[in-house]
Amino acid sequence: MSYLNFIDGTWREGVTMAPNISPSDLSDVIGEFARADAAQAEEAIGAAAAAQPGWASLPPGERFAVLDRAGDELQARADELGELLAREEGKTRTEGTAEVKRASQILKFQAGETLRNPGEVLPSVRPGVEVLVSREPVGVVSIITPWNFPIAIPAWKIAPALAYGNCVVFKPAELVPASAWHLVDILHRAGLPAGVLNLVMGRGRDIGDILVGDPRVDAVSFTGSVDTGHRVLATAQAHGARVQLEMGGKNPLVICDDADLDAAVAGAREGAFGSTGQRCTASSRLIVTAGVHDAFVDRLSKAVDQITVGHALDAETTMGPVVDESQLAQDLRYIELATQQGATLVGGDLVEGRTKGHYLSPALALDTRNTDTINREEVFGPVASVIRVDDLDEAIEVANDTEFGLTSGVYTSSLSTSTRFRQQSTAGMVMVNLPTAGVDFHVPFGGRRGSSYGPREQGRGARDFYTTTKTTYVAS
Ligand SMILES: NC(=O)C1=CN([C@@H]2O[C@H](COP(=O)(O)OP(=O)(O)OC[C@H]3O[C@@H](n4cnc5c(N)ncnc54)[C@H](OP(=O)(O)O)[C@@H]3O)[C@@H](O)[C@H]2O)C=CC1
Ligand SMILES: O=C(O)CCC(=O)C(=O)O
Repeated sequence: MSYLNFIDGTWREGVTMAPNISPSDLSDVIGEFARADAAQAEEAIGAAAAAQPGWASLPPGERFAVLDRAGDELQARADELGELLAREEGKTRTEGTAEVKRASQILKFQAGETLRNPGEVLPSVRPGVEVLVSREPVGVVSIITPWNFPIAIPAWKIAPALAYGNCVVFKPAELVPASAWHLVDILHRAGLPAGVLNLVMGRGRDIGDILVGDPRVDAVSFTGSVDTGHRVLATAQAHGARVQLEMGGKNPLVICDDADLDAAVAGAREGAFGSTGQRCTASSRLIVTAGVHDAFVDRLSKAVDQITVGHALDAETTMGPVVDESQLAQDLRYIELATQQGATLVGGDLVEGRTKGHYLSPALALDTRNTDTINREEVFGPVASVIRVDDLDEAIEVANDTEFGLTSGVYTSSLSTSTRFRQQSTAGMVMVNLPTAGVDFHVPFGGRRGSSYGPREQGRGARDFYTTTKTTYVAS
């Protein structure tokens, strides 16, 4: 089947078509997807710019209804779309279905935000004057998303953009167009006017600069790699567009001597290897205090050994394949580098599946130092390292010693330890007795230093990015 781009309310052939292939089975072609060129990207921006004033001036209840209806359909089709998502991205069916449900919740939460966009009325310093502070849409937003959360990340950017009256040009990652296509189809059928949401599937290297650099684009929200993020920032800022970037993490999970080891092992396993480790929130640095180090490593190694790597749709699979060949090569390169720099490797082997896919067993790099490359750079695969530290002081120092700062976590049974960690961690999100990955949809999401740029995503905080403040003075 062929899946087309969606511009100004109509489905459009791309300039070329590209196959979407399952990482679980390289002979499984999910469909042929349109690829836009620069002219089509420009047309989409023009359509969004033309539609924006009308969309913004609709009563908020109408924007509510579209998002709410779309949320209902996602929920009703969670099993079907979850399977499709798992098939194209490689996460397990359970993870895929959960992600679709999360996207539904995001749409419904942001639907409510259309009706919860408060302003302020203040007295002026001048007699007889009243001041009103209100929020208005930013305008046209380009939304560029990665492959690792094919429906949740698009939902958490598109939903608040639309809720606050912006119009959107949406470019999903080349590897996962099917989930994106269905999200747009659902929103369209839920009642969006033409031009409000435009889908331009196509390669980032072909159309990215247009989507970011066109002067009609008022804001860009991007999630992906550090290098592309920096390029997006420079291009957008050159014409004064507002920018929001989410770029990655090297997230520390501290296991203290007084931790509940069962919980810590389960949390580390899920945090490091859930979604095949392909999460910017993955628990990729396991920092373990000396008293519990050996027992933790022993138990985690056994737990990791229980992970069944296989086809994303097989019932027995607990970890799906790596997303594509180049990500697999990147994972293997980091595993090799860790070994060269002195780590002891558990797992990290290529695995034969029942079908030909990108299968890698989960890898634990033991006996690493925080200065090793594996602990400095994001791998973005099923690879975690263990760092032994003497005590909590050293654990916090090592945890904070990173160019990233997205999430962090601590396992401890002590209230004072968890309080101290929470206060001294320099990450944007802190987890106590939980893995570093797995976030709620109604609270701010984002990090510090190299992980993020611009206002937070998700929850009510999304308003800061998707609206601009107007101050009105009224003399009576
Ligand atoms: N923080 C996170 O959540 C993620 C981090 N990553 C990191 O990035 C690495 C590489 O993954 P990759 O998918 O190549 O990441 P990219 O940063 O290249 O891709 C992210 C998005 O940006 C688009 N893009 C690519 N080039 C440009 C450009 N010049 N201008 C605007 N947009 C562009 C991509 O499109 P297209 O797909 O068409 O190239 C995709 O939609 C991973 O190994 C991982 O380390 C990856 C995904 C998510
Ligand atoms: O951990 C999560 O729930 C979200 C992760 C995420 O947004 C990402 O990896 O890009």
